[in-house]
Amino acid sequence: MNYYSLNHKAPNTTFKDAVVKGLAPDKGLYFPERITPLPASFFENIDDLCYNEIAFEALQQFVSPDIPKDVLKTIIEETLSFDFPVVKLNDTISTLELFHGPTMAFKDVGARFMARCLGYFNQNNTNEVTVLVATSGDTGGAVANGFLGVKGVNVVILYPSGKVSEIQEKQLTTLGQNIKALEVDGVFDDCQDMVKRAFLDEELTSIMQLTSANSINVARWLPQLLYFMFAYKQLHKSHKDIVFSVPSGNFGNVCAGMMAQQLGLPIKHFIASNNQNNVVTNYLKTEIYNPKPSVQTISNAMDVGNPSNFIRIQEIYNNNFNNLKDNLSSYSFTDNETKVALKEIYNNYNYVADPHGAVGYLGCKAYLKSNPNAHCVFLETAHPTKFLDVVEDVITEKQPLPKQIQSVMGKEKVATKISSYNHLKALLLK
Ligand SMILES: Cc1ncc(COP(=O)(O)O)c(C=O)c1O
Ligand SMILES: N[C@@H](CCOP(=O)(O)O)C(=O)O
Repeated sequence: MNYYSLNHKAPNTTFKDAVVKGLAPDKGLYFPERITPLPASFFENIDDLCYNEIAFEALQQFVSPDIPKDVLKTIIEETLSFDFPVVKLNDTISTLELFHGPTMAFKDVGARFMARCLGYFNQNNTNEVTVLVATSGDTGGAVANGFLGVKGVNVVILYPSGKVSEIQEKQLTTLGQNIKALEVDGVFDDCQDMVKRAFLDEELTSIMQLTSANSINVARWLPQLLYFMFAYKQLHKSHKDIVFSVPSGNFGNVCAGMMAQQLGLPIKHFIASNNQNNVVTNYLKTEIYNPKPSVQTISNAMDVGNPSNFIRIQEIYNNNFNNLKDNLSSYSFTDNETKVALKEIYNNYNYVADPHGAVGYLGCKAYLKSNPNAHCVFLETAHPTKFLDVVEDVITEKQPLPKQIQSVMGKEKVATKISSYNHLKALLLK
């Protein structure tokens, strides 16, 4: 599969090149040249396929011929080594738990998949690759874990100082080896802007190979489409009109769901559930796209003021506003509403959600008011104990810590504070 830049000012390129570059030379996000729907029989017989087989069929076209079939099978097997269960709350609402991986966030799948692709491309290469990542909380930990010890790859993670949870910070600052954490005096969008600026800085790119492990990288982004297929496999017998409510920040995940839909997955509708960082909610109301500096919320991983992937979403729906509105609704909720939802989910269903999942739950409730026959699945994108202060405070119950969280608790944070792009550049050049 070849990929083109959504800025249309760079040559089309291969999967390998798109992964190694991260962003196109014209600063555009890469997008596949073609999306060939899977045969109807794939969806009719999905019960006979295991997750690895589903993943192989769904991803093959996007990575071929750069990743041979047998290598893809191994990458998938190593990536999907945990479960993706759907938990039913009531007749109209379920949740898809995406937090059973090593860092207990949905980013684990994309990070592990991309690390293995890059490892494969790099196996005979003596040149090192530097992976730059901006994180509002979870990408950093997942990428640190996924890329730890990968030969020929150095990872540099930028995170906004004081704006990630204590456990998220431990996950991204304590691993050492080939992982370096930079604590940025700013918000997530400042981190993301610095990363994008580095890609365009010829002084840097002439002497080092830079790539991104944010969802702008196709190898980090595309495997996320599998979640929607795994949920469908679990629900399609009991429910017809399946709708996904996706807690959204950089909009990579909901956009991956739309790719699954393009492959033929029968999804009735998407809901982008937002906190107060609501540029897309406002766009769907006004048709005016107005990125804003992000504001801090209790669902911190969604504190994104200028979502990178919105341009891919517009591409999927041919830049047609009405087409987009037919497929996507968006609602935005306050921290107070999120806390009330956390309590409601706990009291009514004896289920402990995390603040991001709670925003997704609120999106389901809002949508179901006018679409009572749908079955709405909200994505539980991170484990509740990653946000211990908020969750224990709201449900007034102590939570047992899973082993993945316990393993980072006592470790010492190592991070370098930076306050400007020049500072980042100086560190990269060192
Ligand atoms: C826990 C959690 N929920 C939701 C999101 C938002 O996902 P996306 O950026 O793909 O919209 C993120 C970060 O990306 C996250 O870490
Ligand atoms: N919410 C993310 C922000 C970056 O998103 P990505 O999917 O583009 O990596 C985070 O937790 O860091």
